[in-house]
Amino acid sequence: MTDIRVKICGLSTPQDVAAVAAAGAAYAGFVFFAKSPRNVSIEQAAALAVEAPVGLCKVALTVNAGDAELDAITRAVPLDMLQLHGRETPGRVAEVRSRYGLPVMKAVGIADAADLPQIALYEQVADQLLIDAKPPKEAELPGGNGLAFDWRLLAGRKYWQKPWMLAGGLTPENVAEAIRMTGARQVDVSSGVESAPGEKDAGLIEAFTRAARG
Ligand SMILES: O=C(O)c1ccccc1NCC(=O)[C@H](O)[C@H](O)COP(=O)(O)O
Repeated sequence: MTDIRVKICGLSTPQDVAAVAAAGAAYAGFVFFAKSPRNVSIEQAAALAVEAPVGLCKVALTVNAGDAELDAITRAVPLDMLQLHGRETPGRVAEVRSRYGLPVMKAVGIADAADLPQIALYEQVADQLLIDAKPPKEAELPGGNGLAFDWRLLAGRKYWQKPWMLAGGLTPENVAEAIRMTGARQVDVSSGVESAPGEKDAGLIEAFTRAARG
């Protein structure tokens, strides 16, 4: 067993939280984005978060959220981290970090080598980075699309100082290869552990976590 840390994103039922905890994942993500099949209300997320065992990092994922939305979420939901998954500027990331006193993970979308400098930029202000596939132009969702990017873009790169997580199109079948190619120590998945959009599958969560951790 390796020390790879796994994030399962888009939980919406108590069974999901139990499956994530039983599988030994490190992070549980709650999506606050109305168009997502994984969207949860603040009340739902609060109820799920209190079910989470101590040590499971509870992450709220928002997209271009303003202070009012973040105030409401952070007031009601016991959280350990905020994930910013929109077009938040480095300045906004810094503002959110200082306003809420929670670690912030900024998602950076990668399609080709021209996107890589964004990582170094956001690393200056975020606590962690989520290196995800850039969504296609016509996509409804900025993440959770089950699409991978070319992992060779990250191969052998050692110059990021902050912790980072690999995401995008990972599955129980490909996660070990993705880790091998990129050197990721943390991985994130959503669609790859679902039986239908928004429906997490406990067997796939277990299989993904086992495959990632070796
Ligand atoms: O998952 C969503 O529905 C979602 C909606 C809006 C913004 C981001 C979203 N997901 C972000 C994540 O952290 C996903 O886990 C990540 O993009 C990987 O998704 P997948 O390729 O489906 O494994």
